[in-house]
Amino acid sequence: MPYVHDTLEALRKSSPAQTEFYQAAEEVLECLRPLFERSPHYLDHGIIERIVEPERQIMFRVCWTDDAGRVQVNKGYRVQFNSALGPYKGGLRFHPSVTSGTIKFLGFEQIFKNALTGLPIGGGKGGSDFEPKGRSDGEIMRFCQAFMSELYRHIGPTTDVPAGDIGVGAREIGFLYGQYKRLSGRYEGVLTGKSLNWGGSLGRKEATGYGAVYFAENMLEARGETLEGKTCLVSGAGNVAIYTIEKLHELGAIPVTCSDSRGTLHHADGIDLDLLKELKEVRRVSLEAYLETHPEARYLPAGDYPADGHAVWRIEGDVAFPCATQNELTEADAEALLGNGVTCISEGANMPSTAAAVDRFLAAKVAYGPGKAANAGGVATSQLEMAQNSSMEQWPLEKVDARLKEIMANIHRQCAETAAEFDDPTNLVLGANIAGFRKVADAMIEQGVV
Ligand SMILES: NC(=O)C1=CN([C@@H]2O[C@H](COP(=O)(O)OP(=O)(O)OC[C@H]3O[C@@H](n4cnc5c(N)ncnc54)[C@H](OP(=O)(O)O)[C@@H]3O)[C@@H](O)[C@H]2O)C=CC1
Ligand SMILES: N=C(CCC(=O)O)C(=O)O
Repeated sequence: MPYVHDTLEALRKSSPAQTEFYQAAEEVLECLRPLFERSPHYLDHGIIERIVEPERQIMFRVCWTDDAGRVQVNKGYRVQFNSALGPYKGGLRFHPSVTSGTIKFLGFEQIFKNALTGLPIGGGKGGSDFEPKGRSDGEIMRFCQAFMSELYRHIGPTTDVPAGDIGVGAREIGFLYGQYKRLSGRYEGVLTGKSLNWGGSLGRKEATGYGAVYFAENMLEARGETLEGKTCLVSGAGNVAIYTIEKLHELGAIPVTCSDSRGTLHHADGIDLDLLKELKEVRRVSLEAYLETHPEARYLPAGDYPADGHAVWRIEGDVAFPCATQNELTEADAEALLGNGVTCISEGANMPSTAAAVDRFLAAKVAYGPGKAANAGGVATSQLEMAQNSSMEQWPLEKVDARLKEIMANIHRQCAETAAEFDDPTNLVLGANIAGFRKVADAMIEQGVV
């Protein structure tokens, strides 16, 4: 019966060049070794071989015309990874770096993240190598319509419910939903992150960022600390980063950085959130424009990144929130953060720390919240949107935010209790992976070999 090593070797042979997927799979499978030693029954039923293999992978061609009338062709993907706990649930990423391996890693992480929420949702993910940046609203609309014309036959409110991720925000969800409704003839909760005017949930836009901060609060509280007065380093300048910064300000912390693919902004007095939203949510321009209002701030162009990492992690702070993209925080970045006194890392992004960086955080026994636990607030609130859609209701913000706080506290409790159960109480990576895996594996065993 193939074990961890054999399974990883088999993956490498059967799925070439999916390095991000191997990274995600290796972290989970290595964490499961102590579980398999205590509960060898999980090695029966083919659970390992099944859980690393998606139930379904859909790839399709997306053809559309740009504003100049030229035909454009992109790749489209949806990985329906695991439905043991509920309908597939996970975002859509539109970014030129997207490959089948990217979507597979994101879908694999989503399985355990969704399990940790305690809500009835399985793991999936999708996207395209389409680059939304620099495209007109008309081009974005025509791409989204072409993409959904292929995807719609595979999704549904109790089958597979996509949402946003990098490059997919409210604008894209609107265009995708309009095409789905046109083709299916049905008005139903088949996407989340919808506009509040037609089925969206209050609090969903803010949920991933807010949830990452709530998770940090839970980690610090367990160590007798709070976020108040803490200098916080945030990467990214999109949906997750903006609402991480918003909640940090609200809790009396001082978020002093944000970043995008062109550079890093450092404002020691604290990021001006209203200006950041104007630059990124309205004008969609570079962070450098921030200096026109705040010349006292510093802008570090991406070209000046240190060779072995990223400028945002070389600035002094107490707490770090990586909210941009995978592997954006290297081992050298981790060493710099620890050397600068950072004692808490809460991941808003999916797999933002390299495996070597994770090892550094774990060895230092700092409060480290892996993305599959810390950023689960987004998907959890997406499921709350699904619940509202199925009952044709819209809950008040207070109810949604109270549920989000409760879910994040429960995720932290599961991770901490499971880590302690396996004699490594500060290792929330171990706790998250075992707690999430057990829920999925138990359901898979009960549902038979399917
Ligand atoms: N949206 C959601 O509900 C959830 C998102 N996440 C994760 O959070 C992270 C951010 O997603 P989200 O905020 O939604 O996406 P957005 O597209 O809103 O923002 C992404 C931000 O990250 C930056 N970025 C993206 N790729 C790179 C790169 N290769 N190098 C440097 N900067 C980069 C972007 O800069 P630029 O504009 O210059 O490209 C942008 O500022 C992702 O890892 C996503 O998977 C996790 C849970 C839920
Ligand atoms: N992009 C998301 C959100 C998924 C969702 O809300 O279904 C993620 O959890 O990575």
